[in-house]
Amino acid sequence: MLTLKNVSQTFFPNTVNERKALRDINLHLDAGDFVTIIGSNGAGKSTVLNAIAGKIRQDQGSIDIDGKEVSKLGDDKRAQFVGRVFQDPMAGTAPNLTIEENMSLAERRGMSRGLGMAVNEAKRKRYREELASLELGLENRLKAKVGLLSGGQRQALSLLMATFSEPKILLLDEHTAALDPQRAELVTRLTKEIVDRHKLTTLMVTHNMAQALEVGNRLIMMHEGQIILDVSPEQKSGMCAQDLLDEFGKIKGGQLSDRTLLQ
Ligand SMILES: Nc1ncnc2c1ncn2[C@@H]1O[C@H](COP(=O)(O)OP(=O)(O)OP(=O)(O)O)[C@@H](O)[C@H]1O
Repeated sequence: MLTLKNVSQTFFPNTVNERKALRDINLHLDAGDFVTIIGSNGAGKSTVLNAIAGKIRQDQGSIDIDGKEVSKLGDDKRAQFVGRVFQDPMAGTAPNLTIEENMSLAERRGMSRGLGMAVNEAKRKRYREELASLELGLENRLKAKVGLLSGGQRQALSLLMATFSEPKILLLDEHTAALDPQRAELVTRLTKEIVDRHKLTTLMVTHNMAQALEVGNRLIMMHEGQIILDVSPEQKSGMCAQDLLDEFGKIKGGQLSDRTLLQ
């Protein structure tokens, strides 16, 4: 479903600020794979997601989604088949529009302009059903402005909006990191349910090793622009956070504290 071949990206090449963000990344996800990505700050995690979403054009290499090379498509075109949720609950929704207007826009993402926000009864019924699955009571607040929702509610809505047109690839970029523990747990649970229900092929970046082990069927670890560890479903099920730190230590040598990997 997703294949990255020899993908490299250098920001500000040949200057004092040169950053080799991705170094020859090779990654393949089968349909339905749910892969979590962990790694230190600046490892290249968000840059991988940006390259897949078309936010940046990688310098080298190819990206195939569902058998189609997408490197030449901009992010607006890729939005038809790539859903994304960001860390910032404000990023995925428009605060001054109502819940139903936001959902209508999300439904039409990547399509030509037109009656973007028009909502009829049939749509409303569908939105209510979708919102009811979140169990947050939002199905009764279709006409409420999204700016009035809590961070957790907005992030749950962003997740729903990113997934209800069943994207080929779902990208989650630390989407629970800005929430308090209780809301983060709720959004993590909803993520598992939604991904499972729609059988979405998913990449999720997280700094939380427990979460990276708890969700998804595969885990990759990045460091300095490379994938240094790819944990198979069989290995992942028996692993704990300390095992991940030990693996990192073995690959990179020396002792490593939890903080180093997490920060
Ligand atoms: N648009 C950009 N312009 C210049 N440099 C960038 C840009 N985006 C990322 N970088 C640099 O590329 C490297 C990888 O950054 P990236 O954001 O992908 O890391 P990350 O693993 O997501 O880190 P974090 O966990 O801190 O969010 C870093 O050195 C970063 O400063």
